[in-house]
Amino acid sequence: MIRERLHCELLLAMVMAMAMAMVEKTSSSLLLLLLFDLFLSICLFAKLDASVDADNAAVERFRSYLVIPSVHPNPNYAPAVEFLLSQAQDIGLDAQTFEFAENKPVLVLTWKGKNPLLPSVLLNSHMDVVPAEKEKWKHDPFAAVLDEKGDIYARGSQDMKCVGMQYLEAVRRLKAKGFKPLRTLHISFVPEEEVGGVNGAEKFVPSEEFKALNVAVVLDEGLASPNETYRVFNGERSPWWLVIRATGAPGHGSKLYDNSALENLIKSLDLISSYRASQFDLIKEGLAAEGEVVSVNPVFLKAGTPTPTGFVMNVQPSEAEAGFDIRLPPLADPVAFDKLIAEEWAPASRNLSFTFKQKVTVRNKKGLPCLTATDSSNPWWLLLKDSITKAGGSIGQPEIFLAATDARFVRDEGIPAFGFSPMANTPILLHDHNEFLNVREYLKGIDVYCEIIETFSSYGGPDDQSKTSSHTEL
Ligand SMILES: CSCC[C@H](NC(C)=O)C(=O)O
Ligand SMILES: [Zn+2]
Ligand SMILES: [Zn+2]
Repeated sequence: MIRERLHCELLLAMVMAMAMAMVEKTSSSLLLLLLFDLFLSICLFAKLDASVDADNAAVERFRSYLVIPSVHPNPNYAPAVEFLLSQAQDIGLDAQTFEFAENKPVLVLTWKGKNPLLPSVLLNSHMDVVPAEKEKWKHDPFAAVLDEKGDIYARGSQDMKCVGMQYLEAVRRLKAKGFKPLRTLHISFVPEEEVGGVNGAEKFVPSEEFKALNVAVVLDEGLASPNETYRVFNGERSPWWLVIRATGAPGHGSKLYDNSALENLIKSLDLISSYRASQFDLIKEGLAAEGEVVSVNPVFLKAGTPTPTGFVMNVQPSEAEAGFDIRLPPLADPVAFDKLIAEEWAPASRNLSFTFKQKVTVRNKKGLPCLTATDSSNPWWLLLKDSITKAGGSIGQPEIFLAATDARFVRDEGIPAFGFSPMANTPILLHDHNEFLNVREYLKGIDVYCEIIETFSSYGGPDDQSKTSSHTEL
Protein backbone atom coordinates (compact mmCIF):
# COMPACT_ATOMS: atom_id res chain seq x y z
CA MET A 1 0.00 0.00 0.00
CA ILE A 2 2.84 2.39 0.89
CA ARG A 3 4.55 1.46 -2.35
CA GLU A 4 1.42 2.29 -4.41
CA ARG A 5 1.15 5.67 -2.72
CA LEU A 6 4.77 6.40 -3.51
CA HIS A 7 4.23 5.55 -7.16
CA CYS A 8 1.21 7.90 -7.31
CA GLU A 9 3.22 10.69 -5.73
CA LEU A 10 6.05 10.15 -8.18
CA LEU A 11 3.67 10.29 -11.15
CA LEU A 12 2.11 13.46 -9.78
CA ALA A 13 5.51 15.11 -9.40
CA MET A 14 6.38 14.30 -13.03
CA VAL A 15 3.09 15.66 -14.36
CA MET A 16 3.46 18.85 -12.32
CA ALA A 17 7.01 19.43 -13.55
CA MET A 18 5.97 19.04 -17.20
CA ALA A 19 2.88 21.21 -16.77
CA MET A 20 4.87 24.00 -15.11
CA ALA A 21 7.49 23.88 -17.87
CA MET A 22 4.82 24.16 -20.59
CA VAL A 23 2.43 26.67 -19.02
CA GLU A 24 5.00 29.11 -17.79
CA LYS A 25 7.20 28.73 -20.91
CA THR A 26 10.02 28.08 -18.46
CA SER A 27 13.53 28.79 -19.53
CA SER A 28 15.77 25.79 -20.19
CA SER A 29 17.72 26.34 -16.97
CA LEU A 30 14.55 26.15 -14.90
CA LEU A 31 13.54 23.07 -16.80
CA LEU A 32 16.91 21.53 -15.99
CA LEU A 33 16.37 22.36 -12.34
CA LEU A 34 12.99 20.68 -12.42
CA LEU A 35 14.44 17.61 -14.09
CA PHE A 36 17.18 17.43 -11.45
CA ASP A 37 14.52 17.70 -8.76
CA LEU A 38 12.65 14.90 -10.46
CA PHE A 39 15.80 12.75 -10.51
CA LEU A 40 16.30 13.33 -6.79
CA SER A 41 12.69 12.37 -6.11
CA ILE A 42 13.12 9.15 -8.09
CA CYS A 43 16.25 8.30 -6.06
CA LEU A 44 14.42 9.00 -2.81
CA PHE A 45 11.44 6.92 -3.83
CA ALA A 46 13.69 4.06 -4.97
CA LYS A 47 15.37 4.13 -1.54
CA LEU A 48 12.01 4.19 0.23
CA ASP A 49 10.85 1.38 -2.02
CA ALA A 50 13.86 -0.72 -1.03
CA SER A 51 13.26 -0.08 2.67
CA VAL A 52 9.59 -1.03 2.29
CA ASP A 53 10.73 -4.26 0.64
CA ALA A 54 13.19 -4.90 3.50
CA ASP A 55 10.46 -4.28 6.10
CA ASN A 56 8.06 -6.61 4.31
CA ALA A 57 10.73 -9.31 4.19
CA ALA A 58 11.40 -8.86 7.93
CA VAL A 59 7.70 -9.23 8.71
CA GLU A 60 7.49 -12.37 6.58
CA ARG A 61 10.44 -13.92 8.43
CA PHE A 62 8.72 -13.13 11.75
CA ARG A 63 5.54 -14.81 10.52
CA SER A 64 7.55 -17.86 9.40
CA TYR A 65 8.84 -18.28 12.96
CA LEU A 66 5.37 -17.77 14.46
CA VAL A 67 3.78 -20.59 12.45
CA ILE A 68 6.22 -23.12 13.93
CA PRO A 69 4.18 -24.75 16.73
CA SER A 70 6.82 -24.98 19.48
CA VAL A 71 3.93 -25.24 21.91
CA HIS A 72 3.48 -26.91 25.28
CA PRO A 73 2.77 -29.47 26.64
CA ASN A 74 5.22 -31.27 24.30
CA PRO A 75 7.04 -28.75 22.15
CA ASN A 76 9.07 -30.12 19.27
CA TYR A 77 12.00 -27.72 19.13
CA ALA A 78 13.66 -29.22 16.03
CA PRO A 79 11.74 -27.15 13.42
CA ALA A 80 12.32 -23.93 15.39
CA VAL A 81 16.05 -24.63 15.69
CA GLU A 82 16.23 -25.53 11.99
CA PHE A 83 14.52 -22.25 11.06
CA LEU A 84 16.78 -20.19 13.33
CA LEU A 85 19.90 -21.94 11.99
CA SER A 86 18.85 -21.04 8.45
CA GLN A 87 18.45 -17.41 9.57
CA ALA A 88 21.90 -17.51 11.18
CA GLN A 89 23.44 -18.85 8.00
CA ASP A 90 21.72 -16.20 5.90
CA ILE A 91 22.89 -13.39 8.20
CA GLY A 92 26.36 -14.85 8.68
CA LEU A 93 26.39 -15.77 12.37
CA ASP A 94 28.25 -18.66 13.99
CA ALA A 95 26.00 -21.23 15.64
CA GLN A 96 26.31 -23.74 18.47
CA THR A 97 23.62 -26.08 19.77
CA PHE A 98 23.79 -27.52 23.27
CA GLU A 99 21.55 -30.13 24.86
CA PHE A 100 21.40 -30.14 28.65
CA ALA A 101 18.33 -32.39 28.55
CA GLU A 102 17.23 -34.70 25.75
CA ASN A 103 15.39 -32.92 22.93
CA LYS A 104 15.62 -29.58 24.74
CA PRO A 105 18.16 -27.74 22.60
CA VAL A 106 19.75 -24.43 23.49
CA LEU A 107 20.87 -22.51 20.40
CA VAL A 108 23.57 -19.86 20.67
CA LEU A 109 24.34 -17.61 17.69
CA THR A 110 27.47 -15.51 17.80
CA TRP A 111 28.73 -12.35 16.13
CA LYS A 112 32.36 -12.15 17.09
CA GLY A 113 33.61 -8.76 18.26
CA LYS A 114 36.82 -6.99 17.21
CA ASN A 115 38.03 -7.56 20.76
CA PRO A 116 36.77 -11.02 21.74
CA LEU A 117 38.52 -10.74 25.09
CA LEU A 118 35.99 -8.18 26.28
CA PRO A 119 33.02 -9.69 28.15
CA SER A 120 30.14 -10.25 25.77
CA VAL A 121 26.56 -9.07 25.38
CA LEU A 122 23.88 -11.78 25.48
CA LEU A 123 20.40 -11.36 24.01
CA ASN A 124 18.14 -14.16 25.20
CA SER A 125 14.71 -15.36 24.13
CA HIS A 126 12.75 -18.56 24.63
CA MET A 127 11.49 -20.65 21.72
CA ASP A 128 8.54 -22.27 23.51
CA VAL A 129 5.03 -20.86 23.74
CA VAL A 130 2.05 -21.63 25.96
CA PRO A 131 -0.94 -23.52 24.52
CA ALA A 132 -3.78 -21.63 22.83
CA GLU A 133 -7.48 -22.51 22.71
CA LYS A 134 -7.85 -22.25 18.95
CA GLU A 135 -11.66 -22.06 18.95
CA LYS A 136 -11.60 -18.98 21.21
CA TRP A 137 -9.32 -17.00 18.89
CA LYS A 138 -10.33 -14.74 15.99
CA HIS A 139 -7.69 -16.43 13.85
CA ASP A 140 -5.75 -19.69 14.03
CA PRO A 141 -3.04 -19.04 16.69
CA PHE A 142 -0.44 -20.79 14.52
CA ALA A 143 -1.34 -19.18 11.17
CA ALA A 144 0.24 -15.76 11.91
CA VAL A 145 -2.64 -13.97 10.17
CA LEU A 146 -1.80 -10.37 9.24
CA ASP A 147 -5.03 -8.37 9.23
CA GLU A 148 -5.91 -5.11 7.46
CA LYS A 149 -4.78 -3.05 10.48
CA GLY A 150 -1.32 -4.61 10.37
CA ASP A 151 -1.92 -6.76 13.47
CA ILE A 152 -0.26 -10.18 13.40
CA TYR A 153 -2.26 -12.71 15.41
CA ALA A 154 -0.24 -15.61 16.78
CA ARG A 155 0.73 -17.39 19.96
CA GLY A 156 4.21 -16.06 20.66
CA SER A 157 3.69 -12.78 18.78
CA GLN A 158 4.30 -10.97 22.12
CA ASP A 159 5.75 -13.77 24.23
CA MET A 160 8.39 -13.83 22.90
CA LYS A 161 9.12 -14.89 19.35
CA CYS A 162 8.90 -11.19 18.40
CA VAL A 163 11.94 -10.36 20.50
CA GLY A 164 14.00 -13.31 19.22
CA MET A 165 13.38 -12.28 15.62
CA GLN A 166 13.90 -8.57 16.34
CA TYR A 167 17.40 -9.38 17.66
CA LEU A 168 18.18 -11.21 14.42
CA GLU A 169 16.69 -8.50 12.19
CA ALA A 170 18.69 -5.82 13.97
CA VAL A 171 21.91 -7.81 13.49
CA ARG A 172 21.01 -8.40 9.82
CA ARG A 173 20.59 -4.65 9.34
CA LEU A 174 23.75 -3.68 11.23
CA LYS A 175 25.79 -6.19 9.22
CA ALA A 176 24.35 -4.83 5.97
CA LYS A 177 25.44 -1.31 6.85
CA GLY A 178 28.96 -2.52 7.63
CA PHE A 179 28.89 -2.16 11.43
CA LYS A 180 31.53 -4.17 13.28
CA PRO A 181 31.01 -4.85 17.03
CA LEU A 182 33.84 -4.32 19.48
CA ARG A 183 32.42 -6.81 21.98
CA THR A 184 31.14 -10.20 20.97
CA LEU A 185 27.38 -10.49 20.73
CA HIS A 186 25.61 -13.76 21.54
CA ILE A 187 21.96 -14.47 20.82
CA SER A 188 20.52 -17.43 22.72
CA PHE A 189 17.29 -19.28 21.98
CA VAL A 190 16.32 -21.47 24.94
CA PRO A 191 13.63 -24.12 25.50
CA GLU A 192 11.21 -24.69 28.39
CA GLU A 193 10.90 -21.16 29.83
CA GLU A 194 7.14 -21.51 30.02
CA VAL A 195 7.45 -24.50 32.35
CA GLY A 196 10.03 -23.03 34.68
CA GLY A 197 13.24 -23.43 32.67
CA VAL A 198 14.29 -26.58 34.56
CA ASN A 199 15.48 -28.21 31.32
CA GLY A 200 16.40 -24.90 29.74
CA ALA A 201 18.00 -21.80 31.24
CA GLU A 202 18.26 -23.31 34.73
CA LYS A 203 20.75 -25.89 33.37
CA PHE A 204 22.32 -23.66 30.71
CA VAL A 205 23.22 -20.62 32.86
CA PRO A 206 25.36 -22.41 35.49
CA SER A 207 27.05 -24.57 32.78
CA GLU A 208 30.66 -24.44 31.55
CA GLU A 209 29.29 -23.69 28.07
CA PHE A 210 27.64 -20.55 29.42
CA LYS A 211 30.74 -19.53 31.36
CA ALA A 212 32.72 -19.78 28.13
CA LEU A 213 30.50 -17.06 26.65
CA ASN A 214 31.96 -14.64 29.23
CA VAL A 215 28.75 -12.63 29.52
CA ALA A 216 28.76 -9.06 30.87
CA VAL A 217 25.07 -8.20 30.44
CA VAL A 218 21.85 -9.90 29.36
CA LEU A 219 18.63 -8.72 27.80
CA ASP A 220 15.57 -10.94 28.17
CA GLU A 221 11.80 -10.58 27.94
CA GLY A 222 9.66 -7.75 29.28
CA LEU A 223 6.04 -6.85 28.70
CA ALA A 224 4.00 -4.86 26.21
CA SER A 225 2.95 -1.36 27.21
CA PRO A 226 -0.51 0.00 26.35
CA ASN A 227 0.92 3.53 26.06
CA GLU A 228 3.88 5.21 24.33
CA THR A 229 6.39 4.33 27.08
CA TYR A 230 8.34 1.08 26.96
CA ARG A 231 8.60 -0.91 30.19
CA VAL A 232 11.85 -2.23 31.59
CA PHE A 233 12.36 -4.73 34.43
CA ASN A 234 15.41 -5.08 36.67
CA GLY A 235 14.13 -7.84 38.96
CA GLU A 236 11.27 -10.25 39.37
CA ARG A 237 9.09 -11.88 41.97
CA SER A 238 9.66 -15.44 43.13
CA PRO A 239 6.94 -17.97 42.32
CA TRP A 240 5.75 -20.20 45.15
CA TRP A 241 3.04 -22.58 44.03
CA LEU A 242 1.45 -23.83 47.22
CA VAL A 243 -0.93 -26.77 47.69
CA ILE A 244 -2.75 -27.03 51.02
CA ARG A 245 -4.28 -30.38 51.89
CA ALA A 246 -6.91 -30.83 54.57
CA THR A 247 -8.08 -34.05 56.16
CA GLY A 248 -10.86 -34.69 58.67
CA ALA A 249 -13.48 -37.16 59.72
CA PRO A 250 -16.24 -37.69 57.16
CA GLY A 251 -19.78 -37.24 58.40
CA HIS A 252 -23.42 -36.94 57.49
CA GLY A 253 -24.21 -33.80 55.53
CA SER A 254 -26.80 -32.80 58.10
CA LYS A 255 -24.48 -32.91 61.11
CA LEU A 256 -22.66 -29.95 62.63
CA TYR A 257 -19.28 -31.05 64.00
CA ASP A 258 -15.82 -29.53 64.44
CA ASN A 259 -12.68 -30.06 62.34
CA SER A 260 -14.16 -31.34 59.11
CA ALA A 261 -11.64 -31.23 56.23
CA LEU A 262 -13.58 -28.52 54.43
CA GLU A 263 -14.17 -26.40 57.50
CA ASN A 264 -10.41 -26.34 58.16
CA LEU A 265 -9.58 -25.55 54.57
CA ILE A 266 -12.17 -22.76 54.43
CA LYS A 267 -10.60 -21.17 57.50
CA SER A 268 -7.31 -21.06 55.53
CA LEU A 269 -9.09 -19.62 52.52
CA ASP A 270 -10.49 -16.85 54.75
CA LEU A 271 -7.06 -15.98 56.16
CA ILE A 272 -5.42 -16.06 52.74
CA SER A 273 -8.22 -13.97 51.31
CA SER A 274 -7.73 -11.25 53.96
CA TYR A 275 -3.99 -11.26 53.36
CA ARG A 276 -4.60 -10.96 49.62
CA ALA A 277 -6.91 -7.99 50.17
CA SER A 278 -4.33 -6.23 52.35
CA GLN A 279 -1.71 -6.52 49.60
CA PHE A 280 -4.13 -5.52 46.86
CA ASP A 281 -5.13 -2.44 48.89
CA LEU A 282 -1.51 -1.24 48.81
CA ILE A 283 -1.72 -1.19 45.02
CA LYS A 284 -5.21 0.34 44.94
CA GLU A 285 -4.12 3.12 47.30
CA GLY A 286 -1.04 3.84 45.20
CA LEU A 287 1.31 2.85 48.04
CA ALA A 288 3.08 0.10 46.10
CA ALA A 289 3.61 -1.00 42.53
CA GLU A 290 2.22 -4.36 41.41
CA GLY A 291 5.65 -5.99 41.50
CA GLU A 292 6.33 -4.78 45.04
CA VAL A 293 3.56 -6.66 46.85
CA VAL A 294 2.97 -10.34 47.53
CA SER A 295 0.26 -11.71 45.26
CA VAL A 296 -1.66 -14.80 46.28
CA ASN A 297 -4.37 -16.20 44.08
CA PRO A 298 -6.36 -19.43 44.45
CA VAL A 299 -5.94 -21.50 41.31
CA PHE A 300 -7.79 -24.70 42.15
CA LEU A 301 -10.13 -26.23 44.73
CA LYS A 302 -10.63 -29.98 44.97
CA ALA A 303 -13.14 -31.64 47.30
CA GLY A 304 -16.28 -33.71 47.43
CA THR A 305 -17.31 -37.28 46.78
CA PRO A 306 -17.90 -37.58 43.04
CA THR A 307 -20.78 -39.44 41.32
CA PRO A 308 -21.17 -39.96 37.55
CA THR A 309 -23.34 -36.84 37.39
CA GLY A 310 -21.89 -34.58 40.08
CA PHE A 311 -21.20 -34.93 43.80
CA VAL A 312 -22.77 -36.72 46.73
CA MET A 313 -24.70 -34.02 48.55
CA ASN A 314 -25.12 -35.51 52.00
CA VAL A 315 -21.57 -36.60 52.81
CA GLN A 316 -19.01 -34.23 54.27
CA PRO A 317 -15.72 -35.27 52.55
CA SER A 318 -12.70 -36.55 54.46
CA GLU A 319 -10.19 -34.63 52.35
CA ALA A 320 -9.92 -31.40 50.39
CA GLU A 321 -7.21 -29.47 48.58
CA ALA A 322 -6.59 -25.95 47.38
CA GLY A 323 -3.79 -24.57 45.20
CA PHE A 324 -2.38 -21.04 45.28
CA ASP A 325 -0.08 -19.13 42.97
CA ILE A 326 1.98 -16.92 45.30
CA ARG A 327 4.57 -14.40 44.09
CA LEU A 328 7.09 -12.89 46.50
CA PRO A 329 8.77 -9.58 45.61
CA PRO A 330 12.58 -9.47 45.89
CA LEU A 331 12.48 -7.65 49.25
CA ALA A 332 9.98 -10.00 50.94
CA ASP A 333 11.42 -12.16 53.70
CA PRO A 334 11.11 -15.82 52.58
CA VAL A 335 11.75 -17.15 56.10
CA ALA A 336 8.91 -15.07 57.57
CA PHE A 337 6.66 -16.19 54.74
CA ASP A 338 7.46 -19.85 55.33
CA LYS A 339 6.47 -19.30 58.96
CA LEU A 340 3.18 -17.63 57.97
CA ILE A 341 2.28 -20.64 55.83
CA ALA A 342 3.31 -23.24 58.39
CA GLU A 343 1.76 -21.54 61.41
CA GLU A 344 -1.31 -19.75 60.08
CA TRP A 345 -2.32 -20.83 56.61
CA ALA A 346 -1.67 -24.56 56.85
CA PRO A 347 -0.96 -25.55 60.48
CA ALA A 348 -0.90 -29.21 61.45
CA SER A 349 -3.09 -28.21 64.43
CA ARG A 350 -5.99 -27.75 61.98
CA ASN A 351 -5.21 -31.11 60.26
CA LEU A 352 -3.60 -29.32 57.36
CA SER A 353 -0.43 -30.13 55.46
CA PHE A 354 1.21 -28.39 52.53
CA THR A 355 3.58 -28.92 49.63
CA PHE A 356 5.07 -26.69 46.94
CA LYS A 357 4.76 -27.45 43.24
CA GLN A 358 7.31 -24.70 42.66
CA LYS A 359 9.30 -22.76 45.18
CA VAL A 360 11.80 -20.39 43.69
CA THR A 361 13.55 -17.84 45.82
CA VAL A 362 15.40 -15.31 43.73
CA ARG A 363 18.45 -14.84 45.92
CA ASN A 364 22.13 -14.68 45.12
CA LYS A 365 24.81 -16.98 46.51
CA LYS A 366 24.89 -14.95 49.73
CA GLY A 367 21.15 -15.32 50.19
CA LEU A 368 20.48 -11.68 49.36
CA PRO A 369 17.82 -10.43 46.92
CA CYS A 370 18.97 -9.88 43.33
CA LEU A 371 18.17 -6.65 41.58
CA THR A 372 20.10 -5.29 38.63
CA ALA A 373 21.23 -1.78 39.49
CA THR A 374 19.51 1.07 37.70
CA ASP A 375 21.70 3.99 38.70
CA SER A 376 24.97 5.48 37.59
CA SER A 377 26.87 2.53 39.09
CA ASN A 378 25.66 0.39 36.20
CA PRO A 379 26.96 1.53 32.80
CA TRP A 380 24.65 -0.95 31.03
CA TRP A 381 21.58 0.77 32.50
CA LEU A 382 22.79 4.15 31.28
CA LEU A 383 23.58 2.71 27.85
CA LEU A 384 20.18 1.02 27.65
CA LYS A 385 18.32 4.20 28.51
CA ASP A 386 20.37 6.26 26.08
CA SER A 387 19.99 3.90 23.17
CA ILE A 388 16.22 3.58 23.60
CA THR A 389 15.92 7.37 23.70
CA LYS A 390 18.21 7.70 20.69
CA ALA A 391 15.94 5.32 18.77
CA GLY A 392 13.03 7.68 19.48
CA GLY A 393 11.48 5.58 22.25
CA SER A 394 10.67 6.53 25.81
CA ILE A 395 11.33 4.27 28.78
CA GLY A 396 9.55 4.17 32.14
CA GLN A 397 10.93 3.70 35.66
CA PRO A 398 12.45 0.23 36.16
CA GLU A 399 9.93 -2.26 37.53
CA ILE A 400 9.79 -5.66 39.17
CA PHE A 401 8.40 -8.25 36.77
CA LEU A 402 5.22 -9.81 38.16
CA ALA A 403 5.96 -13.31 36.94
CA ALA A 404 9.13 -15.33 36.44
CA THR A 405 11.52 -15.20 33.48
CA ASP A 406 14.82 -16.84 32.61
CA ALA A 407 16.58 -13.62 33.68
CA ARG A 408 16.41 -14.86 37.30
CA PHE A 409 19.03 -17.54 36.59
CA VAL A 410 21.35 -14.92 35.15
CA ARG A 411 20.90 -12.43 38.03
CA ASP A 412 21.51 -15.36 40.36
CA GLU A 413 24.99 -15.65 38.85
CA GLY A 414 25.62 -11.96 39.54
CA ILE A 415 25.25 -10.85 35.94
CA PRO A 416 23.12 -7.74 35.28
CA ALA A 417 19.96 -8.52 33.30
CA PHE A 418 17.11 -6.37 32.01
CA GLY A 419 13.66 -7.52 30.95
CA PHE A 420 12.69 -5.53 27.89
CA SER A 421 10.31 -6.23 25.00
CA PRO A 422 9.90 -3.16 22.78
CA MET A 423 6.11 -3.19 22.31
CA ALA A 424 4.55 0.23 22.99
CA ASN A 425 0.90 1.08 22.24
CA THR A 426 0.08 -2.61 22.63
CA PRO A 427 -2.36 -4.34 25.01
CA ILE A 428 -0.72 -6.95 27.25
CA LEU A 429 -1.84 -10.24 25.74
CA LEU A 430 0.81 -12.76 26.77
CA HIS A 431 -0.83 -16.14 27.51
CA ASP A 432 -4.20 -14.60 26.47
CA HIS A 433 -6.55 -15.33 23.58
CA ASN A 434 -5.91 -13.32 20.41
CA GLU A 435 -2.33 -12.43 21.25
CA PHE A 436 -1.16 -10.02 18.55
CA LEU A 437 1.50 -7.49 17.68
CA ASN A 438 1.19 -4.70 15.16
CA VAL A 439 3.69 -4.62 12.32
CA ARG A 440 4.52 -0.97 13.04
CA GLU A 441 5.53 -1.76 16.63
CA TYR A 442 7.44 -4.83 15.51
CA LEU A 443 9.47 -2.77 13.02
CA LYS A 444 9.99 0.05 15.54
CA GLY A 445 11.38 -2.56 17.93
CA ILE A 446 13.99 -3.56 15.34
CA ASP A 447 15.15 0.09 15.18
CA VAL A 448 15.42 0.08 18.98
CA TYR A 449 17.51 -3.10 19.03
CA CYS A 450 19.78 -1.69 16.30
CA GLU A 451 20.62 1.18 18.66
CA ILE A 452 20.98 -1.07 21.70
CA ILE A 453 23.20 -3.60 19.94
CA GLU A 454 25.34 -0.90 18.36
CA THR A 455 25.73 0.90 21.70
CA PHE A 456 26.26 -2.18 23.91
CA SER A 457 28.67 -3.90 21.56
CA SER A 458 30.71 -0.70 21.07
CA TYR A 459 31.13 -0.12 24.81
CA GLY A 460 34.72 -0.62 25.84
CA GLY A 461 34.31 0.47 29.48
CA PRO A 462 35.70 -0.94 32.71
CA ASP A 463 34.77 -4.55 32.01
CA ASP A 464 36.47 -6.13 34.95
CA GLN A 465 34.06 -4.23 37.22
CA SER A 466 30.90 -4.56 35.16
CA LYS A 467 29.87 -7.87 36.71
CA THR A 468 30.22 -6.80 40.29
CA SER A 469 29.60 -3.06 40.57
CA SER A 470 26.42 -3.17 38.48
CA HIS A 471 24.71 -5.71 40.63
CA THR A 472 22.93 -4.47 43.71
CA GLU A 473 22.97 -6.59 46.82
CA LEU A 474 20.51 -5.21 49.26
C1 LIG B 1 7.56 -20.42 37.47
S1 LIG B 1 7.95 -20.99 35.98
C2 LIG B 1 6.75 -20.34 34.91
C3 LIG B 1 7.17 -19.11 34.27
C4 LIG B 1 6.04 -18.17 33.98
N1 LIG B 1 6.57 -17.03 33.32
C5 LIG B 1 5.81 -16.14 32.68
C6 LIG B 1 6.49 -14.96 32.09
O1 LIG B 1 4.60 -16.29 32.55
C7 LIG B 1 5.37 -17.75 35.28
O2 LIG B 1 5.84 -16.85 35.96
O3 LIG B 1 4.35 -18.36 35.64
ZN1 LIG C 1 7.91 -15.39 27.88
ZN1 LIG D 1 5.04 -16.74 28.78
